[in-house]
Amino acid sequence: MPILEARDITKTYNGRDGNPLTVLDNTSIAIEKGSIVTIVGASGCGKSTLLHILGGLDRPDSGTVLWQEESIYDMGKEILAKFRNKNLGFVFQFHHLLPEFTAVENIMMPALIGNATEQQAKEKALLLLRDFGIADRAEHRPTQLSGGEQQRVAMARALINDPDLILADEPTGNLDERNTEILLDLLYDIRRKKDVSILLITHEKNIAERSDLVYELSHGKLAEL
Ligand SMILES: Nc1ncnc2c1ncn2[C@@H]1O[C@H](COP(=O)(O)OP(=O)(O)OP(=O)(O)O)[C@@H](O)[C@H]1O
Repeated sequence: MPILEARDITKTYNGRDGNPLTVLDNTSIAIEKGSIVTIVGASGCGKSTLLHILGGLDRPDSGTVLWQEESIYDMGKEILAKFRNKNLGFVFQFHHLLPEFTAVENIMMPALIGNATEQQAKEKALLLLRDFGIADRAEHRPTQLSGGEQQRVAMARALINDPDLILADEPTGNLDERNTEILLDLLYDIRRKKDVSILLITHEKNIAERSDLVYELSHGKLAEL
């Protein structure tokens, strides 16, 4: 049974020229437990839209997204927010760390929202920082961290609630080659240790090569490569 499945998803925006722009056209995808799935495709083809729909951040015009066979868009708003906090970890190209908080506080945030105590959240956040090789940066604010360090903090934040699925949109998009490798090695390590599923959007060929399944999104449809 797939951990997450999208069936017959369609999404149309109002295009810049005033005409409707269909970015997802009756397309489907299933993500199996513990698998790493990559989606590639030309800029503007709808990859982020799909990731947002899969993660319950945006709604399709038609179609369903099932989490272990339960429709996520049939959950009420609050239940959906709780579901996301508990089961999903999001990593974006621009990490969206909160600038006024330190690295460890940023990582703790989803755990505190999920009702962990301050002490539980802090212990776990510090462990993640240690695993990611940046324990000595715990008290730094985002502007005091390098791009690669910021992205590792963002990933630690995505992992603090032990999600079953990580949704990553160009997670290495603004990193150099070395930091890209570090981040990827961490992702693969996490999959190995925790059997977490990972859905990645990327332009980078070497990431796609290391995935279990690669899909290309083109003209609203996903095709396995
Ligand atoms: N809220 C919106 N309203 C109108 N058009 C939108 C909206 N969001 C996205 N679009 C358009 O839909 C298309 C798909 O956008 P999306 O961000 O999903 O593509 P993408 O494949 O992730 O692109 P990139 O690789 O450049 O990040 C683009 O043409 C974009 O301009």
